Amino acid sequence: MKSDLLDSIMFTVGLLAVLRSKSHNGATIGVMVTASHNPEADNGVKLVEPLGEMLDQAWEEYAITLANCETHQQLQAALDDIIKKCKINMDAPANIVVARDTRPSGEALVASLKDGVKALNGKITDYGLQTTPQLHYVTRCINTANTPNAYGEPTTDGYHKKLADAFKKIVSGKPRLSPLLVDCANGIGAVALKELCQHLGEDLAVTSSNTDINGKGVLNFECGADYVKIGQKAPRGTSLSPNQRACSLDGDADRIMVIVSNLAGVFRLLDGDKIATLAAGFIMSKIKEANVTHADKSPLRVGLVQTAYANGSSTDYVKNKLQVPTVFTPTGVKHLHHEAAHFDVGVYFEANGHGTVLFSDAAVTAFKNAEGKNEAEKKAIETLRALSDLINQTVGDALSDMLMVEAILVCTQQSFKQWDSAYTDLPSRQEKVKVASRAAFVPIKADTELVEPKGLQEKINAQVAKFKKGRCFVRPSGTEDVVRVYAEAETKEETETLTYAVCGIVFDSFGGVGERPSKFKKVDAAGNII
Ligand SMILES: CC(=O)N[C@H]1[C@@H](OP(=O)(O)O)O[C@H](CO)[C@@H](O)[C@@H]1O
Ligand SMILES: [Mg+2]
Repeated sequence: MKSDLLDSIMFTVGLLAVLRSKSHNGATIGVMVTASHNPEADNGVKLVEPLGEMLDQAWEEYAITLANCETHQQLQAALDDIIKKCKINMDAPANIVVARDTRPSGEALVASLKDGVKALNGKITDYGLQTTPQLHYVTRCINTANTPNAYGEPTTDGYHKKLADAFKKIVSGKPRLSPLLVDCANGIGAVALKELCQHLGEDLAVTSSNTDINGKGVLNFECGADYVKIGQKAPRGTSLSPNQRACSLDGDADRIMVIVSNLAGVFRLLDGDKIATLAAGFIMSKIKEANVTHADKSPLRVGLVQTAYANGSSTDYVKNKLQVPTVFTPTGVKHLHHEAAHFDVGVYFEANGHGTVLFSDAAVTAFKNAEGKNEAEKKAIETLRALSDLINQTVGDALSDMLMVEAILVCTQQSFKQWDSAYTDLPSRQEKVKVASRAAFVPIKADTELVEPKGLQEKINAQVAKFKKGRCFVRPSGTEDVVRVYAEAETKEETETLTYAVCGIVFDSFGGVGERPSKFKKVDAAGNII
């Protein structure tokens, strides 16, 4: 929300982070102050568990309760309640690390957070400006230091070095690609990219755009991964020459969109679905080449996790061509991450470019123990080992994903065009509708249908039935006060008609508020678009 409303909330998040750390016997908890791809005037906060995962969902409820307390007495009572419910030992130590993105409101909000942490005698270390995935990385490094699973050196430098070293191993000896252009959304990604490039040296040629982290109102403005994906437009200030490869990061550099222009300079987008299929296909081929299995000779299980926003064509491709098991979860990476962890190699990406590849401990052990009978097997094993270092295991990471894509393209000497031609996206559109109460919209079946409000799902189904390859669903956003409408159909025009008919139905009959956007269609009681 607007950053000037967040002071007291940050204070309560400080209190909660202390309780969470104590509940883990003093393990370090991460706090990231960011509003990601949202406008510069907004801000927000993300909490990170000791191994770098997102906050346990039960604790989201506690965060909400604390944020909504209206008096000191209520706050004290709510804290006592959490302490009792979770049997927290208040004598345990509490350690917090905090970082922020480049929003001007960040510094003051970190100060509020520190006040909250200190109010409960917690210890807090400020990492200053970081990307969200860097903070996740650092949190995991701190908590695994001096253990057999040590994740790395808990510094920004350690992060860049780990990624760059792994990348260099994978691409060594292979011809390089032309320079990659990176749209940094005028955010923290610009800082991180610059540092990363120093470590990569000549191994990756990069040019960048939208790197102004001090300009007023420019963060995510007409640039960055979300703008590019939703608007299906090239970012401002980023001129794409023919055959140019580019990518867009979001405001906290945990999402990536890959862009390519064809010979006529026409813009093509390769989203999270395309990245996921590229990664799954490549890793499967390397596992085969390496001939690596579990110690009992059972195969490593590769799986893909998608959400309802995955393009229907990508799902068909995964099922029919790649033949990888696919699981669907509700929207939000916390759901995808959890499911991906059930595989030996769990590839998860939201269509919007947020995702990663998780390697199970058993898979990492198998890579470590594999010896390889010939040069080809040995090389494939080395690549798999390096991939598990290159790919951030804690959370979706735009820079790590960027290097993964580049490494795969270098290894396979594949052009963007070849990658893109694996399958053709169905036209899709995403819109939002402001409603009086988004809580009135209750999704089921991994967000693909609604059980509430009564009657809406039938009306959506009636519209979808009119279009070949039509698909549409409505769900309440978990991060904004809106409901989202997503549709696909065989042509762009049909997709737009379906999207705006459903937007019109939601707005007119299910609680739309504010000005009615003129693009929303009017639909009569019999379901005819007027
Ligand atoms: C359709 C869409 O892109 N939704 C995004 C958005 O969630 P909503 O619950 O749709 O507001 O923000 C989440 C956090 O960044 C991200 O995980 C998710 O994919
Ligand atoms: Mg983000």
